[in-house]
Amino acid sequence: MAYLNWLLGEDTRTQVGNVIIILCLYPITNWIYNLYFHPLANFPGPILWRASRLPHMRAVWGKHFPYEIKKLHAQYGGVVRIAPNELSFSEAAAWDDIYSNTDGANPKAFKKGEIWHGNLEPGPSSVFTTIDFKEHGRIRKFMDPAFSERAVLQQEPIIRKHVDTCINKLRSRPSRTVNIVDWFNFTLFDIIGDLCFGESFNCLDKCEFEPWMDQMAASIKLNYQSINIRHFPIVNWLLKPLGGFLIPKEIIKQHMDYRQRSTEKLERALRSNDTDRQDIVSQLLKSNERSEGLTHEEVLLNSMQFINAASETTATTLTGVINHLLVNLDSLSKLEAEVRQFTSSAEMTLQALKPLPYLNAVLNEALRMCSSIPIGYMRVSPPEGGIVAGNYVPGNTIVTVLPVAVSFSPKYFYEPESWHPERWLPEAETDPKSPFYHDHRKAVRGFGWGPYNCIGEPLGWAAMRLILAQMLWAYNLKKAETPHSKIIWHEQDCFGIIIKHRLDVILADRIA
Ligand code: HEM
Repeated sequence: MAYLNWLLGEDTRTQVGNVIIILCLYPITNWIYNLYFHPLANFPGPILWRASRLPHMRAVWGKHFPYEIKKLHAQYGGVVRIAPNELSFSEAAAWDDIYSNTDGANPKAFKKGEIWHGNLEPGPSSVFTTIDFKEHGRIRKFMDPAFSERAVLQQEPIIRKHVDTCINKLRSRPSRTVNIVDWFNFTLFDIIGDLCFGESFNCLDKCEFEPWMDQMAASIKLNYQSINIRHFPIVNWLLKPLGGFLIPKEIIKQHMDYRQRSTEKLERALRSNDTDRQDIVSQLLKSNERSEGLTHEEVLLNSMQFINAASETTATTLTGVINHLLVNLDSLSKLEAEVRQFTSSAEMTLQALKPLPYLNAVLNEALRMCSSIPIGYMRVSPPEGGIVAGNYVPGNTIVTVLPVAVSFSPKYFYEPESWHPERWLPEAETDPKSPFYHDHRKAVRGFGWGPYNCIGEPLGWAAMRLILAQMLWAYNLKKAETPHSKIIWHEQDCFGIIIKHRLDVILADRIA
């Protein structure tokens, strides 16, 4: 008490005044520390961003975070301090340095961190939110076989059934102009639902989303913005009990509904005992029979999260392809010519489509230009720090490679702002006369890199090739004459993922 009196003064007025002075001094000393004495003090970046997390928070709460950071890279170079304890890289070498360490026991590994990936509530483990490397490895060990190239080939009849339904349903629509984004989402929800829960959501049959799907973007946005709060443990702790009041009721209701329906689907999958069904859920449930295998609660939680992870990302890439093809008619013709060499749509199997160079090239170019997770994939540096793109990064720093900065860098790509699928053709790599010969193709890591990379990459490729090829086989695509005939990509809101605008397309039946 005597110490407090000495510090704050004797009478109440002086004490209040001194408390106010201390409260003002705290952030000021903190800013001075961050600017001049913090281990990251020597990294470049705007002064306000280096001093305090508030500008970063403002950018996250705004709608165009990755583009703001991209501008900072243009101004400050390949590494920018975008918050007191956070660095963004636009150097391709950083992919390997940050993400490729496959041995989590290695003290030098950069890992997922509590703030971006930690489990909010105690409970079953999810492949996304498990920051413990060993636990992540256990889950991946049981999941990997269900997502392998081989498994995807066995899943082909299920994938194919929904793609066929999409093509036929589109044909029966009264109007030739459709919002292609909805149709990609219908198809992907049905495919992933069927693979992960043993039954489809029937979006294609009903031509509509389930109510919880309508809330999905809102709930992803909320989660993304609330990550801001986790940087301030006291505020986070104070706000936690209010979570139930702060989260919109509709989102909670739809999430509970989704969970309930998912549990019922999973119980039906368990009861059906159809262990021969070649889908993801059967494989995951079977792992329960093995020591340390996935519990039913873990299968449920992960399957629910797969739906988000798989549908949004894949639909974004496909939307990006169509958006560019409609204004690059030469590119569209080349793709049509490649796909239409087949004599029937039945011939277009996953195996037959896999080697098509131009089909792969347009998808790779969309992964470059239309990143589905443009904010990057956050990691935390090991306690004793590590080297990233030639820079020593002190311990416990949040780091990422910013996909939109690397993918659009003239340092790595010829005419980076332009649509050139040709840069991905095999001859571009071997012909020194090609303008794309010097392109640094490994600068794009659309499916992530290293031990936390995308488990669904083979499925993503399979679904994208099949949907795109079958669509171009069945229809001639034309730009619509509506206000939504083109998406200006960077004008779309970004809350971790891209909140896609609608894209109207005319699908004219093709006379084969
Ligand atoms: C074009 C389609 C897709 C793209 C661009 C994509 C992109 C990515 C990226 C960049 C990551 C890594 C994030 C990080 O490092 O923090 C990731 C992780 C993941 N993706 Fe995908 N994804 C796609 C499709 C799919 C599909 C079809 C599935 C199937 C369920 C899926 C499931 C997952 C899962 C489970 C993870 C977390 C893996 C882990 O942490 O071990 N994704 N995805």
